[in-house]
Amino acid sequence: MTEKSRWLYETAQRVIPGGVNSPVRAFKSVGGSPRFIQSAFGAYLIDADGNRLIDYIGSWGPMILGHQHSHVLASIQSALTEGVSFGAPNAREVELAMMVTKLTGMEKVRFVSSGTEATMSALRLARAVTGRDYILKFRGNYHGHADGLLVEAGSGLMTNEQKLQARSAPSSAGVPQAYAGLTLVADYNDPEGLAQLLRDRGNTLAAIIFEPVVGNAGVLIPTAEFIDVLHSAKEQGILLIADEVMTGFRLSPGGATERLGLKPDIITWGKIIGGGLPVGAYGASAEIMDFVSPMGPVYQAGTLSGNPLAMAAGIGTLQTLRDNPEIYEKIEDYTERLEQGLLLAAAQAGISVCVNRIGSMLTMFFTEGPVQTYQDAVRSDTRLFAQWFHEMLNRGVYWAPSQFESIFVSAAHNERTLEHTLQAAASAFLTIKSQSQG
Ligand SMILES: Cc1ncc(COP(=O)(O)O)c(C=O)c1O
Ligand SMILES: N[C@H](C=O)CCC(=O)O
Repeated sequence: MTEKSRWLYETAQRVIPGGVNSPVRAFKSVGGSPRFIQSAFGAYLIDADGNRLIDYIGSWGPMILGHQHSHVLASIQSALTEGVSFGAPNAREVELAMMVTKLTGMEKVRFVSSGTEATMSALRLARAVTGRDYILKFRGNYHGHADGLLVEAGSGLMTNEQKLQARSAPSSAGVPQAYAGLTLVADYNDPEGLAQLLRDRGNTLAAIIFEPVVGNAGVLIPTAEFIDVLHSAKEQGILLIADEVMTGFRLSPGGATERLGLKPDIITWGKIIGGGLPVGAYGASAEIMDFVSPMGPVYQAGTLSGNPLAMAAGIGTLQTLRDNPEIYEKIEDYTERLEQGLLLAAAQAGISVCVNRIGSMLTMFFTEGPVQTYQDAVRSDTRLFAQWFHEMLNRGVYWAPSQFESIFVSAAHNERTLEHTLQAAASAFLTIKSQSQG
């Protein structure tokens, strides 16, 4: 039964563009009608019609502990009794900043209210520090919706029906070509292409911004050679911005930077750092961060930046991860078993898939592997993925509603959810196989 969700969707479309407040929620790339979620607990979502779904989105990453984790709730509740917003400094900002700097090695951090604000501000900072205007990003990487980053972008932009056709053009209408022209684009995991671009244009670049592990073209894992060329850019005075909005505090306590031994100059965060409330942040050495106002000339502000409830949710989440380090092992083990089970079930049904997994992030591409680049990812059979997605949803499993997204496992997933998921997957593979033969 999905009547209430359908009714809500119809009503929503009258008053909200497309009925949603962020495009990937609308199921456009898989078809059908999105579920409206009434509540969530642990590893489950309950939709408006009362259907219980195993949640592999985790609010697109933040819910690493599962929904309504007791310590996170207690932390928010304690902040709530003291007032919801002050527009003045509060102790929780200091506490979270101390935790983030300790975990990540960055000396200073500035809190904002979203991942988009974090990457936008990090780029402004990099341009100010270097005195250069151009930046480089990678095809299919997504860094939020600031104008200069909506160029060959991943996530919802990869399945956007109204996508502009011209290459190197903005991925969204409304972005001035002149501004988008300051964003150069290279292919992720193409070390030769990157090296050539650095030879040609390196001395004009303020920064290279990158997803250290891509989640927004589906999961793509960087090769050692690609990382080496990225690091070599520092010799040309280019600042490396690791966009850890998705990977931060997920792939290890110190994020992908720690896990992969990266040496970024600036890191951006979002998602987990806010424990499900709106928080983003960027951090770097004191020397770089002191360019930011009021210390330095780079203006960046926010009415709700460092909001006490949001800080409390972030503190509660990071404290829980710090005090229970075994969580990382547990969610990785679960995701590895999920990977093995999916590969087996697909093989048994005679369907070609390639599973990319690192830690608790995973994408199953409906194509033969390996999938290392954007071009590999877009070979996927998105029609087959859409069928499989709906078969899973009908069996109570809420997978990410796009081929080009990661799923996220939380500490609340358990043996029961794994068994249910793998049974659903096996049966969904067999169903779509028989549909394709019929
Ligand atoms: C890697 C990455 N950077 C930036 C963003 C933007 O974050 P937000 O949606 O909080 O603006 C996202 C997700 O949306 C992301 O996955
Ligand atoms: N892939 C996006 C961010 O990680 C999904 C979240 C969104 O844009 O709504």
